[in-house]
This record gives sequence, structure tokens and C-alpha cells, in this order.
Amino acid sequence: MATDTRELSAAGRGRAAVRIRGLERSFGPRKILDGLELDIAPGEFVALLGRSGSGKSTLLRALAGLDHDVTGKGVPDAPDDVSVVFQDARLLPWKPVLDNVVLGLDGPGARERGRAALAEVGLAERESAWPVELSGGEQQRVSLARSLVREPRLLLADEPFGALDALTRIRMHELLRKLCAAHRPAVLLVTHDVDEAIELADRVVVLEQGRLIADLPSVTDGPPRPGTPEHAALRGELLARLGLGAAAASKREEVLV
Ligand SMILES: Nc1ncnc2c1ncn2[C@@H]1O[C@H](COP(=O)(O)OP(=O)(O)OP(=O)(O)O)[C@@H](O)[C@H]1O
Repeated sequence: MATDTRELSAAGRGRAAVRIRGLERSFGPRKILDGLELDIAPGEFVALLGRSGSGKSTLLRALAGLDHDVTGKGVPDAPDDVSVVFQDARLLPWKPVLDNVVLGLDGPGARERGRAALAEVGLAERESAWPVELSGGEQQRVSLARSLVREPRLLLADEPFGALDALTRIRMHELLRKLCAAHRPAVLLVTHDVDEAIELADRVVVLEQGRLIADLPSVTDGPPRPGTPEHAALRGELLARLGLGAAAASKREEVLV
């Protein structure tokens, strides 16, 4: 599968946590990412929207350095302190919770750091539990703890709450906001949920035909609150960019793309 990455670098250059220039990915003759450009500043939270098949996961995999085998040609200079959270928690079922959190971490303080991370996600009491004993939301908390214990400069999240029920998702939003405030990783969150994107992110970008077709800042002092004109304007603009019309914009419930 052809690929041509002209530049994707950790932020040795400039102040960005990640800086993407001219990123291209193709599957056979189909270009999925086509000269994509994106900077994410340290501590900045960027949400990535796009129609199904627009290449969101392909972008995340490129950033995570997970597509070497797929493309046959790796990312030359991918950021090395990246953590990824997927829709499914991907815990090792034969290891207890704490062992999952500190998997691959060395050093005498590793287990203590793991315990601290579990406490941060509200699972201090469950360190000896087996993954199968946890609910879906709890497993996703463990997955977050496993990511953050590594203090990544860049946290990639591919629809991390997509499989959770609405109430659990709201709790996970609160948790993620708290964790990001404490650890300040740069975040790239793929989501199908326009309202989740607006609520959590500092900036919302929209991917279509291999490029970003929108890059919209949130307001500076926190996310725009539902019911305010800023919120309605941003939501309407995003829905328009996603090809969803006025009918979707007037819906009060969440809009998934
Ligand atoms: N290994 C592969 N081989 C061939 N085509 C692929 C492969 N992986 C992805 N594609 C194609 O690349 C395109 C982008 O896929 P990708 O999973 O990145 O989209 P996405 O925006 O994340 O979609 P969704 O929102 O549905 O998860 C799709 O058309 C998909 O069929």
C-alpha cells in the first residue's frame, strides 16, 4: 500500500506537541490522507470529526506509529511519547488491573505510580480485580489510567466513549476533563458526537477527502455552554461542514456522524 509521508514530526521544531505537514496515506489507488496539515500545541485538546470512512482512524494510526506494517513504510519521525485509548479498553484478561496499568513500565516506583493513576480514575480499590470483573466504563477508566501513568505528551483517543451508555459517557467526559487539567497532554480525540467534540475540545477540526476542511476554535474561557449563541453557532457550523443540514442543527439530542 502506497504511502508518502513528507513530514510528521515530534515538536522538536517550534512549540507544537505534534506538527503534521503534507501527510499522505493511500490504500491502493485510494488516497485517504492527502497533504494533511495539523499542529497541536502542548496541552491543547483537539477533537476530530469527519464522516465515516473519511480517514480519522488512519490519521490516528499514523500519529501513533501503528501503521508500519500496513503501509510498508513507516512514519519517519513520529512522536515517541504517545498514548492511545481505543473504543474497547484492550486490557489483558489474564492480568489484574494494576498489572495492566503498569504493563511495560520499569523501575521501583512503577507500581506506586500505577496506584496513583488508579486513584485518579476512581478505581483505587480495584487494583487486584480481573478485567472481566469490571464494567465497560470501569475498563475504560483503567485504559485511561494506563495511558496517563506514562505522562504522554500526546494522547490519542479513537472514539473512547463510543461503546458506553449516555450516563457513563457524561461521567467519562468529566473524568477526562479533570485528567487533562491535571496532566496537560496534547489530545487528539476522534469522535462521531458533535456535542462531545464541542464540550471537550479547545479546537474542533473536520476531515474530508484527505484534508481538514474546518478548524474552529472554541471560546477561550472554557467550552461554549449549550443554549448560548456561541454554542449554537459553532454547532451549526460544524454540522454544515459535515454535510448535515438545518434539521440536524435544530435537534436537541446528540448528533452522531
Ligand atoms: N487496511 C485497509 N485496507 C484498505 N482500505 C482501508 C484499510 N483501512 C482503512 N481503509 C479505508 O480507508 C478509509 C478510511 O478509513 P478510516 O478507518 O480511517 O475512516 P474513519 O474516518 O475512521 O471511519 P469511521 O468513522 O467509520 O471509523 C475507509 O474508506 C476504509 O475503507
